[in-house]
Amino acid sequence: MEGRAAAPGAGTVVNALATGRGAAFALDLETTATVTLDPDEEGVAGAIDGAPDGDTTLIERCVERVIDRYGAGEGGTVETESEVPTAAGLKSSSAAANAAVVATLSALGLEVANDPDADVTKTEACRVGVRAARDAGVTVTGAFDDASASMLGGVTVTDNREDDLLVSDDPFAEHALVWTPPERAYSADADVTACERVAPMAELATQLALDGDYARAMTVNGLAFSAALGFPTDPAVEAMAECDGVSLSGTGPSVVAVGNRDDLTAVRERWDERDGETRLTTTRERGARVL
Ligand SMILES: Nc1ncnc2c1ncn2[C@@H]1O[C@H](COP(=O)(O)OP(=O)(O)OP(=O)(O)O)[C@@H](O)[C@H]1O
Ligand SMILES: O=C(O)C1=C[C@@H](O)[C@@H](O)[C@H](O)C1
Repeated sequence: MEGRAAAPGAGTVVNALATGRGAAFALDLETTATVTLDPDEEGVAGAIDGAPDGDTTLIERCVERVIDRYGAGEGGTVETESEVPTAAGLKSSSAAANAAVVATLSALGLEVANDPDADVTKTEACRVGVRAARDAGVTVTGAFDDASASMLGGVTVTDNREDDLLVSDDPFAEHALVWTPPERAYSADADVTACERVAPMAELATQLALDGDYARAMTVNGLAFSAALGFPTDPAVEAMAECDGVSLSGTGPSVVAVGNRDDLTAVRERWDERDGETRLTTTRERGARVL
């Protein structure tokens, strides 16, 4: 029994660490998971391609949780390959969890679709990965905002306190520019108290997102959370006049801008002078998929 699936990373519209409500949008950077199941095996062994010492707890918990709920006690293996840098604010954990959950469901012969008549709906599959992320301790709120954007594609607004999907919408921009500095920031280590101090600005950004003004929501969010978490605001200031929206993504350190491709190309020349990597990519309408 084998299943393969891919899920995209995402960028932040609103960080949920201040209020529990958040919003995110899918980016065209993917993680792929391959799962093999055997009724005679016990336990699940994980591996991350290119990271022999990487922490595999999250993807193992995803497979175990799917088997507990939909399987018959199978054991097996799960391996990921990823274009999404880990702990960079681009939702590597959500992409890995969704890919592992969908690949396991596929190995069990179950159809996952954004359709109430499917064996498992995408939203329910996403909630399994969020529970696994809480088990693995890689998240503060469960990050249902990031996970739902990765699973469903487009942009989502959620209440992570209830794993409630408030809005699921088409992408609000076609092109995205991503700057990823060399350092890493694990979400589980983020200063939640500092984030809670910018709750009034997070509320404003959430209201803008609920009104469909996702790009301005991003910019308000980015200024507030860069200040709260101690990341520089100058990459956003350098981009603001030319792009539709720009924000610190997740708990950083990446910064993501959306807008017109020519304008983002001009911003890229400035961001290229910084340490780290810049990527000009696109947003994604399609979320997780079976391969
Ligand atoms: N390709 C992968 N395969 C398996 N596990 C992964 C993979 N990528 C990330 N993870 C897990 O997710 C953890 C990183 O989660 P974290 O939330 O800190 O990063 P992120 O999701 O990239 O950041 P953010 O939530 O700010 O966007 C890793 O320590 C690992 O446990
Ligand atoms: O760990 C978490 O709960 C989160 C981490 C970041 O990606 C945030 O952007 C997200 O809203 C919530």
